[in-house]
Amino acid sequence: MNRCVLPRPDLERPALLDVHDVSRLYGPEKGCQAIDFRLHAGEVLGIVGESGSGKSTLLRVLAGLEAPDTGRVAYRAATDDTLDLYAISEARRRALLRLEWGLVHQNPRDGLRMGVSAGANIGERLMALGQRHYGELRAAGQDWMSQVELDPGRIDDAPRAFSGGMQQRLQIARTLVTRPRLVFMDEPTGGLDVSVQARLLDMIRTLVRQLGLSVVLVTHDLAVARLLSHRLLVMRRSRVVEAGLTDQILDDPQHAYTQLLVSSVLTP
Ligand SMILES: Nc1ncnc2c1ncn2[C@@H]1O[C@H](COP(=O)(O)OP(=O)(O)OP(=O)(O)O)[C@@H](O)[C@H]1O
Repeated sequence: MNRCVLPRPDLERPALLDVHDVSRLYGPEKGCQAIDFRLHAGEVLGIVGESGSGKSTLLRVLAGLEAPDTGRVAYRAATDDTLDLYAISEARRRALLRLEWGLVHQNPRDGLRMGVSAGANIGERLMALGQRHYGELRAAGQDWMSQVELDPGRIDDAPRAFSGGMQQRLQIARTLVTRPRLVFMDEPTGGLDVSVQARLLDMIRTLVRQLGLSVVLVTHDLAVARLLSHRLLVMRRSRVVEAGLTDQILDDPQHAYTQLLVSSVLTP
């Protein structure tokens, strides 16, 4: 498997996310519990584990979309203030999602507005930041379409005229156009053909490097995690069973469950 070749994260500055003893359970071992970690600026953290292990639940809690039952998520905002995510108002959390964060869904339909053009999908996020100049919005739309390898000549097409892989690239353009400080990605290459996946992964890796993004990435695919993540959390039945540097975990897994996950990928 290829290795992550992203620049090292900035460990000198205080963490961007500080997650302390977070739990959100729907039933015994359903959801996530006792989660502790820090995410630093420029770091890509992969959350891996089998289906139902609690990855998406944890991501929703981190992205301010679902309050934990217990625990604390602290976010260091662009102003350098540390915000307790669930002590601030819902309006302020929503504003963070709009202004400082990005969210890439597995299904592009959940992240795009299917009824408006590709250009409007990209421009809309900039308009939410106060940009109003039509020509500039359109230029940004074209520029971002090129960056994600979509034909800028198709700026007026609706997303439904694009293939699944193209829709996913458009969703990424819509997410990144505002230059978010922190991006949450839930299985960004899931549900796509292997060759489409490979190109998309390459593109995401390039953008993460160029923009110095901080990312929390949920994936059940260890090859995706290997390519994109500096560090991994391995989840099983709502708990983190192993955490550490990606190469260390994948080359020398300590927990029996991680060993099983890794060997199931390596075995032909
Ligand atoms: N809103 C909900 N209400 C009740 N149970 C839920 C809810 N959301 C998730 N669960 C349950 O919590 C557990 C963890 O689900 P979650 O979606 O977080 O896992 P996951 O690791 O992301 O799985 P997958 O890879 O299949 O998406 C599952 O048993 C799921 O059925």
